[in-house]
Amino acid sequence: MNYARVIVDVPSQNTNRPFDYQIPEKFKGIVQPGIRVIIPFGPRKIMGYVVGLAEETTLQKVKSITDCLDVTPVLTDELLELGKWLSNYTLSYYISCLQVMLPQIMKAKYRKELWKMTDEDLDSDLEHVFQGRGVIPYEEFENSKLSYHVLRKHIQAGEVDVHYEVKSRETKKVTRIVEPGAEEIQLIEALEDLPKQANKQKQILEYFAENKQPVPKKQLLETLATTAASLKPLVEKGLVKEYQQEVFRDPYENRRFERTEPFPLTEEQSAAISPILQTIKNEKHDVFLLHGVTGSGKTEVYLQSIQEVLDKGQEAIMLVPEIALTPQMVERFKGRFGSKVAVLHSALSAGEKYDEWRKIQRKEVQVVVGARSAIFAPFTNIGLIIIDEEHETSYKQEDRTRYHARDVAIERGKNNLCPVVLGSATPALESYARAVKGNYQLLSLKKRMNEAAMPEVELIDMREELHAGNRSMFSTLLKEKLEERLAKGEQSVLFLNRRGYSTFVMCRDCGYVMECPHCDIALTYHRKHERLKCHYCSYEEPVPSKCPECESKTIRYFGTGTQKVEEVLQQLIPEARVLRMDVDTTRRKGAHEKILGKFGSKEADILLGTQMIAKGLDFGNVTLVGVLAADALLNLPDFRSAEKTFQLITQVSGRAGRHDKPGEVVVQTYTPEHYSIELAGSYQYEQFFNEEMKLRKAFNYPPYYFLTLVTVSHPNQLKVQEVTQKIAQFMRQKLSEHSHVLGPTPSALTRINNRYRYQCMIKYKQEPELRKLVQRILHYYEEEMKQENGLQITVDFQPYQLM
Ligand SMILES: Nc1ncnc2c1ncn2[C@@H]1O[C@H](COP(=O)(O)OP(=O)(O)OP(=O)(O)O)[C@@H](O)[C@H]1O
Ligand SMILES: [Zn+2]
Ligand SMILES: [Zn+2]
Repeated sequence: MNYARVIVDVPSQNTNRPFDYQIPEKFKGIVQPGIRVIIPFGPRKIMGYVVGLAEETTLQKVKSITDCLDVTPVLTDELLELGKWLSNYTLSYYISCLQVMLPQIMKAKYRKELWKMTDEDLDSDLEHVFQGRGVIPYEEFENSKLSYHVLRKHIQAGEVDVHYEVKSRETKKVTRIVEPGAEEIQLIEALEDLPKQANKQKQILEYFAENKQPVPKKQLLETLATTAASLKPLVEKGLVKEYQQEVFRDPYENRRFERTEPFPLTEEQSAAISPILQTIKNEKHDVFLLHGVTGSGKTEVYLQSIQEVLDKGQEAIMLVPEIALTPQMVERFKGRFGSKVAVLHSALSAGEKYDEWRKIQRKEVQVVVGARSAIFAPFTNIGLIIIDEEHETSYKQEDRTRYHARDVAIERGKNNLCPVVLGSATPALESYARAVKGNYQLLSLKKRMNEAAMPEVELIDMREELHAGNRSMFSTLLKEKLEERLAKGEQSVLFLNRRGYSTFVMCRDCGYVMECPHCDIALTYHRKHERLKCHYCSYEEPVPSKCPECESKTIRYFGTGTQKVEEVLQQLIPEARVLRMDVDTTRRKGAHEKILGKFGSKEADILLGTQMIAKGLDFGNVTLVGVLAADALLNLPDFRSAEKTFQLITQVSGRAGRHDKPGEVVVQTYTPEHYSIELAGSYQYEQFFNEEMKLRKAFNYPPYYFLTLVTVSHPNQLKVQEVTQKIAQFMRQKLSEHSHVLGPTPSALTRINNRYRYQCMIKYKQEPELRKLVQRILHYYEEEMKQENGLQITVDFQPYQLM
């Protein structure tokens, strides 16, 4: 092929289609769809993705590819197609959709080097370029005018590696390995031939006569307390072989995972897994919704389904919400599938992520467990995709390419002819509605493992507590129950809903609230260093000693943060050992594991935390769960607030009484009569679903209607109003009469970072032309949107953040 079709790394409307580039002779056979290339574009050289090849081009003047960044494709044919679909479905540029599928580090700036990976001689011309060095800048090869084919042969044999030095950070890590270079008998013969004083050399030979495995050079020298000087003559004689090998940074390398065997499934589990296994066997696409109460053994169903896929020689993707938060989940997967598992999540360093991703690309693993973006794992023979806790909103990416991992999973399931399993104790309303309609197959697990009962839930009306004279944030009952657990040596989990409950600073005299000068939002109080911070633009200032408005000194902070709760708790029950788990205590790498490890080994009585403790915890000794402010979420301006409240209470309650000891839950609320709280307290998912569906129908919300949110922002408020108004008018004109266009209205957060934000919301059942219309709007404003700090228009076809 003579030409490559390249998507260039310039996000804009007219680069959504590929440009043709000539393939220079030296890259023929290397340039193929899915590799990254460097190409001239205008005056610059930039990166691009090859998406196709062609014998001919219709262009008059065609430039040539400058360089190839890859020898093997980094995007499979399926992912290239998926990118097109993603681009169309989110209305993002094709290039952004391709970028979103790869680890961050691959988009960075780089310096290209050649690394020699063998001690054998290369072809003599190439050997000459290396001049005995292990690493050379790539330019030295280019300057040598050697044929690229010579290099390519060595690259494919693994003897030379192209290495990208990213901003002086290594992307690949190598180590030197030594192993026996001859048969045992020859080593023993050689031993006898060695001069008497060559003690160290003898030791090395004896070692290798016994151990035939390759060993890191450093480790060998340490074990035998010797130096490279003793090793060298043996290498020269060919008795020992030495070479470089790439090592993958393994974030779990110092952890041992206890091997686990599959449990014999319960009757319920068997009934749920059998249609999944059948679909895997038949290589059909189907979507299953596994609705199983907390602790009903969903994870075991996932594990055994994946086993079936592995036995067939296929691959599996398992998504979990922000996996870093559930080390117990990683443990279960590593324990069952060992080194077949790659783990991808946001707490890994860029290098670690890249290494895990390469294991997938090289087919060294067959299972990936990861957060949202793991849905783009470059497997080519996928047999199953699972999304655990499918209702979690973290599966939706909220910036740039606004995709929902559930939609991508289903698209990949179609491409790969494999089942997709969505699992949850509290399915998203949208998903459950589809299951009821028959679009998804509904599978249920209604009973907990070991006949364990769902924990008893006690709803406490905090207004009554107040009337009874208790002004504390702990109800009398919760305090009693905490003390009871302490006496019995059992553990408790306390959950504080931080979202919607930040700590703000207010003047008690005039009611003035300290706000960010750049955003329309109250500043949050941080006890450390006594400072006020903006969570949107990171502005901060010291806590004032008097009110900026009325100069009163009665300025103080309100709201309930985890720190505050911890303080109060310590006063209330001084003998309790409390562990706090929130954003502040888990910033450092491995902090989650540490806290959970401590709690698991009973070094604390109470685990106090935010959202991050709601999911996945499985500790047998936890018999009490307390929810401090159940209605905090209800007050958010979001049509999903009741659904979120129901999900959260159910999930948190699910942490108690999971093994042999029965559990109890205390939920503190100001609105115990609210249907989401009442029904969560009695575990009535179906009833909640029915209630909530009535409201969604009455107010034209999903799943009855689709939503599209258009948000406009600009430093000038008048400008924002004007543009949003124009967009709303245009939509009203063009859309059918069955659709509703709401707005323009100021967004709930009207100003962030000195930019004003207005929005309009479109509710519709069917608008086949909607994307085309939005595209026209974006096209119309394209020039203005290119200006720095200029107009911004974002369109979200499945909005979750309505702020
Ligand atoms: N068939 C089985 N026999 C015995 N024990 C089992 C079986 N299946 C699961 N378990 C155990 O029961 C407990 C609960 O199961 P699991 O964690 O899989 O439930 P889950 O539905 O995924 O829970 P959640 O959604 O609440 O996190 C675990 O400790 C698990 O090891
Ligand atoms: Zn004041
Ligand atoms: Zn701010």
